[in-house]
Amino acid sequence: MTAAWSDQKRGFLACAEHALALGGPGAGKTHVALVKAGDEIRSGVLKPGQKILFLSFARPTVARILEKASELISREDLQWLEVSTYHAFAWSVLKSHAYLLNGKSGVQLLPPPEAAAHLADIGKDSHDAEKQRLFEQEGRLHFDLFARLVGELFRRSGRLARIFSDSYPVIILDEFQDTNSDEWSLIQQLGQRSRLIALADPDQRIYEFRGADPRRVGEFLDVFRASHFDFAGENHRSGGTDITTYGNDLLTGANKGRTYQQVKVSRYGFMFGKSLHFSTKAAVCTALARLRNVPDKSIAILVPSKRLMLELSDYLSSAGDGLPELHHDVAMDAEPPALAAGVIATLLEGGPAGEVASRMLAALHSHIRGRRGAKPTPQTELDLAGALSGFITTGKIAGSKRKLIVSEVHRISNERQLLTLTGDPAADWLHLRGLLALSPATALKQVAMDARYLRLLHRGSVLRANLGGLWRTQGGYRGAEDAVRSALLQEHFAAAQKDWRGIHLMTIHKSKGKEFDEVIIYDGMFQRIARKPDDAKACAQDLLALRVGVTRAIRRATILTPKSEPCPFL
Ligand SMILES: Nc1ncnc2c1ncn2[C@@H]1O[C@H](COP(=O)(O)OP(=O)(O)OP(=O)(O)O)[C@@H](O)[C@H]1O
Repeated sequence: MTAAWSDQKRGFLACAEHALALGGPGAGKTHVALVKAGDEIRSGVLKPGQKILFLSFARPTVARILEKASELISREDLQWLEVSTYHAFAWSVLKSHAYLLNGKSGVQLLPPPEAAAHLADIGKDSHDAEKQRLFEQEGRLHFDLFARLVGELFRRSGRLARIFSDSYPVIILDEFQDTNSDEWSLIQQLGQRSRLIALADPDQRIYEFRGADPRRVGEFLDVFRASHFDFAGENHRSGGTDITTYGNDLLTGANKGRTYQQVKVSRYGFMFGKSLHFSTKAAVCTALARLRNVPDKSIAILVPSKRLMLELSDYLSSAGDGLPELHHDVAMDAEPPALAAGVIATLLEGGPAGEVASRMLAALHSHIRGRRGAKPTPQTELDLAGALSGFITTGKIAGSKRKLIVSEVHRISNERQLLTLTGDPAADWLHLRGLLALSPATALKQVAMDARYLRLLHRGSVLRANLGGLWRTQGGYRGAEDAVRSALLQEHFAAAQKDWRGIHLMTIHKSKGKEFDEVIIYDGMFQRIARKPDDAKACAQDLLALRVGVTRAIRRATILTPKSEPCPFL
């Protein structure tokens, strides 16, 4: 690629030591790092079997980096580049070596939905110790331990660390500002022998809640005596627009009262007879019209919470209020649909009614405990789950709502006995989901509701293939529970070959590292961008997140905020 590189980028490309590249949104950090990877590959520094490792946080970002890499690096040279998430890299080490740490053969992954159910009534302060115990005593591995355990393996075995560093003599660390302490200690091990190239924007540090630390960038410079490059002022994403200016003004409050060409703030209110989300959907339609002649156009709708995301997704998919159905992709969390799928799988699997009922109750127990993911489960729900598991062992349960759940589970399990399934996994799945949706028990209705979002996990084809395979070999779905579990587990490692064209709905946090022609940010009436306007620390994080969201736009950003109480950052 011939480009008019800035001096800083030229220096970065020529640097043969540990390096840190800083730059704002769209400064071209990822781009120039890929060019550097390509240069190094062509220079012949790599020996057979060696690769440059490009580490990022999320699978969709990996998909995006791979796409960019294929534009900048020849097909032949791409074989020398491995783009991976921290998780996938760590798993590649732990799969074969975790036994060195816990003395147990065959480490078993604890999928996040199951982990959430397991940890639901353990105080947050004790989660870490419990995850460690699960690994050491039961050989079950929580995703959160990945980086820490690999760091520990490398610390304890210099030989193993040498082997991996020899395989990856150059490692590029994307979004370095969001590295937590476990990832940082793993990086410190790798950096003893591999050459590190960190890419960072301290003002895009939006993951403090998972351990990102404002000191990390300084620590990198100190520990590795890295050469330091700054691409300040460069913007290759939205050049010629005032989107980045707006993003930077947000940080100082200079945006307030000012007008911008490519960032529009729109204040919406209640509209009689229309959904509250009407203005947002209308803004998406307007953006689509503006982009009608743009090939491969992409639009992101960014919202502050997952709840709002699902509500809006339902509304986008409807044809209400005179607006068309809008086909869109949703960046969905796995816990609610995966655990709901576990309940439906017990029905698919079938067997004697009594057995189906107990397996269904056990799966329901996990669904209630785990569906909130990393968020705490309310005590009333934990009590309900506890009462169900008590029923499984004692056969006793008190309270009319709880009794209703148990009687409904038995009724549906009996109904299952009378059913003739068709062998078409999708039809059978929908039929069983329908039985739950019609139940008067709220907990079962919730399962049906959560299962509706299974399609959003994009594991439908694997799931159908697994279930179809069972039917073909035995004329039934025995093994369905395992088949569903394994299809959903793959979700965590599958290379998300995402198509970024079209409309994408996600939380503001999920937009990090991505870019879209237009970005629409929806500050909900009840789900706010500024979650706690009186809490300075929370506001600082929410503001950084808003800046990340706005600066994902290539052409234009629109922010919708309630007229009655506009977002304090605007
Ligand atoms: N030198 C360049 N020539 C052409 N296009 C570039 C150049 N540098 C960056 N781009 C393009 O600009 C966009 C933003 O670049 P990139 O994603 O590398 O920025 P970044 O600094 O990693 O951004 P962010 O931190 O906001 O994720 C991408 O579409 C990229 O392909």
